[in-house]
Amino acid sequence: AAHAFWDTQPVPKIDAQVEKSGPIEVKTLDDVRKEPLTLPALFEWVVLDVNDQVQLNDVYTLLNENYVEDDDNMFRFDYSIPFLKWALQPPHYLKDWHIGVRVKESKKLVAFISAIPATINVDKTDSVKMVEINFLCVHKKLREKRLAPVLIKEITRRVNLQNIWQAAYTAGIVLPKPVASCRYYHRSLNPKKLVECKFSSLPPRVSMSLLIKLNRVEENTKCPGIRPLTKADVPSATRLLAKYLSQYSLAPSMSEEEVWHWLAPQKNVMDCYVVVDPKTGEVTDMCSFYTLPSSVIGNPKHKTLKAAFSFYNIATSVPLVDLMADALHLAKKGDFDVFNCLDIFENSKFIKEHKFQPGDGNLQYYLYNYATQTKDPSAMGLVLL
Ligand SMILES: COc1cccc(CC(=N)NC(=O)c2cccnc2OC2CCNCC2)c1
Repeated sequence: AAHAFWDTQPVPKIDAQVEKSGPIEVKTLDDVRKEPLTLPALFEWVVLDVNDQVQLNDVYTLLNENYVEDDDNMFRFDYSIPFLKWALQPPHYLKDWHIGVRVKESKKLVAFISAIPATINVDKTDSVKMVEINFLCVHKKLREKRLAPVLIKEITRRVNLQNIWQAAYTAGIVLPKPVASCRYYHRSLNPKKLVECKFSSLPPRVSMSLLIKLNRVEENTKCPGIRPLTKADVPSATRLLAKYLSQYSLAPSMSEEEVWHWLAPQKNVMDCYVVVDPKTGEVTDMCSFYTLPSSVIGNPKHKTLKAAFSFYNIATSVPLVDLMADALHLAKKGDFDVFNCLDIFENSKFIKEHKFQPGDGNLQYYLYNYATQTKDPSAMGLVLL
């Protein structure tokens, strides 16, 4: 009964050895239930219209109070309202895939799960139409009632109705069966606040003033002419991304429309900076990070931690280490307290040099209904929000 639910799903068994890559089960639309899964009596399914401020606020509040916490329950992700709208409405999104559960009586939103469309290249050979599953959340008071499996089955059903049979998702826990087990790292930008929030601690025999000095970032940028991405950069940025991501075993393939959606600079949501060839105007380098604050639980002095999460970074005309020095400088200038990344892409190249510290957990990547060999984190080229 270890994985009562997951052992019923088309995912590799935790101890499986993969023979060949590909879908685990093949079904047709005829095999897909036409009616929603059955919920416990007091609850009803709803579709959230994230264009409706009131409903978007319900999603914000549910996540703000009940979503992922760190292992010591000292911090909880606090995705902002503009961020959630951006994350849930990429090109070709479906409203039907923003699924909620409300209490019939009170209409209180007590659970949520979302899917967004994405084309994911697997093993550099297969281009698979998938969805990215995110924001699975059950209210703290409704845990251990087997609600999450119902949410997962219902979103699977609605995605299958659109003839999509694969998904990508991440989790902080080990389930059958990670396609990659990644470690996360953080680079302190505001060490005094991080110590006051107990996110990090003062090393022995290190004074606060010394810790501040040790974590100072460059006063200026190193990359010549680095500036925010503009819409005019999108065609060359799209080509640069496609070329760069083609080297990874799991990576998205993005249209120009998707590149602009995901990388357009947006205050408190997305920062993206580029270096362009002075002669041709083509994008040669880019660094990007998204804004995901965390609530600081029960701290008298600080309510929130402003964290930058590394997104897509490509260096072809400058060293990656210099590009990331600029990312850290720009994040510090943007008043971020910490800069987070995973050991995916070539991130290990700058993690040491730029004084990143290991986090206390792993982020597991998963594929639904697709068997493939376990990947080294450095073969991963996909970032989920
Ligand atoms: C400091 O506040 C936290 C609040 C909640 C959880 C964690 C630890 C954690 N679980 N971190 C990550 O999952 C993580 C660490 C580095 C980079 N991306 C990450 O997760 C992203 C991607 C998956 N969806 C959540 C955000 C920290």
